[in-house]
Amino acid sequence: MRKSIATVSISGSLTEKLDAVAEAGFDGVEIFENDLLGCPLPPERIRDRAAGLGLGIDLYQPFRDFEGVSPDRLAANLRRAELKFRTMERLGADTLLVCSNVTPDVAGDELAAEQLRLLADLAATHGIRIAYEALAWGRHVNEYLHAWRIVRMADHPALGTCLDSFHILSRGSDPGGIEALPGEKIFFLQLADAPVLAMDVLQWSRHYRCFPGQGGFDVTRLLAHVLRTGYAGPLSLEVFNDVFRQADTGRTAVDAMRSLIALEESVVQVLGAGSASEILDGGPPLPGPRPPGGFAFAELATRERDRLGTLLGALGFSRTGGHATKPVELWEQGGARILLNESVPGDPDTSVPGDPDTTLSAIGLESADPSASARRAQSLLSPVLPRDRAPREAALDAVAAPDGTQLFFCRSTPQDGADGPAHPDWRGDFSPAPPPADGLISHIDHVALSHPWHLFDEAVLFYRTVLGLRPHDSVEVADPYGLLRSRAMSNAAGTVRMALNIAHLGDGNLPRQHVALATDDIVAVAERLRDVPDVLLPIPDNYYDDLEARHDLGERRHRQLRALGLLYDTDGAGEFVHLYTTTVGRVFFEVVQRTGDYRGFGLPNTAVRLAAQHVPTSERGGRPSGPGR
Ligand SMILES: O=C(O)c1ccc(O)c(O)c1
Ligand SMILES: [Mg+2]
Repeated sequence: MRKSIATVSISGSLTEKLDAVAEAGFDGVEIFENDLLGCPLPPERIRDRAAGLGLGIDLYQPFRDFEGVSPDRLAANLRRAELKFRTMERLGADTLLVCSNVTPDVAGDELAAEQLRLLADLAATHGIRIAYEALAWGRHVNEYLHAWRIVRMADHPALGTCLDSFHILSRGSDPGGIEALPGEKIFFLQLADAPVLAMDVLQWSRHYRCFPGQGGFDVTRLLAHVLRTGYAGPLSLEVFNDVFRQADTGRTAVDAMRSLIALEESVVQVLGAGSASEILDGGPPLPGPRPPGGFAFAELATRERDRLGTLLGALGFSRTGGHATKPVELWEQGGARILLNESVPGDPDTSVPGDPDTTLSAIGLESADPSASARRAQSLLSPVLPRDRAPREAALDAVAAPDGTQLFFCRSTPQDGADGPAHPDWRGDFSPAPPPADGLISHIDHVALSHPWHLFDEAVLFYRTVLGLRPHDSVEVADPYGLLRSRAMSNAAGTVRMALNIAHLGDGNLPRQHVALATDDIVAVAERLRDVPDVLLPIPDNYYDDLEARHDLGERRHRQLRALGLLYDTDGAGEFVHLYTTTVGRVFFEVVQRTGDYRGFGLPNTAVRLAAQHVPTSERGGRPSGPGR
């Protein structure tokens, strides 16, 4: 379908917005009045510029506080409308959005219908149509079905309604009622998502809207209802968001387009394949979602190879190979694989202030068909990374995640072609070394990435659409020098879990990244680490006093957790016992043991971990102490 976006959704001047929107592949724009008023170009030049970029001006908006007014006001409003119609003719825009009146003293439906009919009459003389929208905070009209009743009462061919998913879903209205509307009377459709928040609806709308797939609304279902009416106009994003207003224009436009591409895909699934060709305009569907099956590896770019080697050795890893052509080592234990890459990339776009000596630079994801996974990522506008390969090296299909982490789609199983096209095992690039002794660690449980605050919503949408991961609730944790916001994403099987963090931290505190390793015997891991200096992150005794107050695990178990520096959580379905290592560069390791059906990440312990990570080494009290405590 035709894809549009309101200029209010992205940052920049009007011309910068038009350029970015065209570049991202949109067909049209809604011009928000403020963007026109601040633009030095006359409307004709804006029209030509948009046309030159292949963009239509699908809507001009908003026209406010028109209907249900006194005769005096009506005369003034019609005069105002006449002048706007002339501007729209110069712009080449043929639809005006009129939003429901928010001023006091608005009268009832008959008067509103009668006045909107007069407005539509006037609009028609200019070849313009009026799309009447119920604002969720409209004085008299704030429900979409109410706006529709007034449109029906006015009964004018140049008057229809504009549906806006935010106004409908924020009020908890049933979008199923949309199917009672004739599609040709829906003149425009605006789409926005939002996080589920309990707050004043106007503030919520003006500051927190986000692109579909980034929030908590079921925009797909709403769109399915709209399409069943026969609506064939644009899908237009209208997102008021404090972050997007100041983020990079082009990047936000691409994020917006990714959202619409994924929304089309999900609505095709709801409506059934029959509608797919109409919705997709005969264009090829996306290569299907292919949730990764697990972590193939985590790669650390490092100048601290020796420190990491010691740490990995203490954790039970052994070096099992060196890359044939690059300064990269493979360390393995069970199904957990860590690459240490000493060719630290000096990419100025992704490098972090302070230039840490160790970062989590890449993640390998198991895919039954790595090339198809990469094609899907590319169709969803992810930057595909060039791989400078030596002959005979396995093709690694890689894309850049929003925080710059490289994601490799790969296969770690010997190829028999049974569950996907043949694809060489990436491990073939490493010189053979003795296989790892089976240790206590079995695989990578999760990885935690740190995002700049303005890329967080983009990251959620990226992992949801490109990798097919499901977002968990967003949580906030106190850090002694700020606040950590975190959202976990996982596949249904729980074999790929990621924690996306944004750190609001004071200067000089680099956001950390970590790799969590799974074990079936956390006590044995802790006992081994306890004897190695500077490996375990000490946990304050006060934590254990509180743990004892919160959970009655028996004296013996409490004593053991305290002595070994282990942290504990339960969610009713199972238990989670874990420990953290000290940090190298930006990176630390966690070792976790999940029992039962525990799905979380030890959230109640995160604040203690964050505080413990800030304690200078000189002040660490030697916890955990030696054996016997
Ligand atoms: O917040 C507003 O005023 C506003 C204006 C126009 C719209 O289409 C809308 O949904 C909200
Ligand atoms: Mg709107």
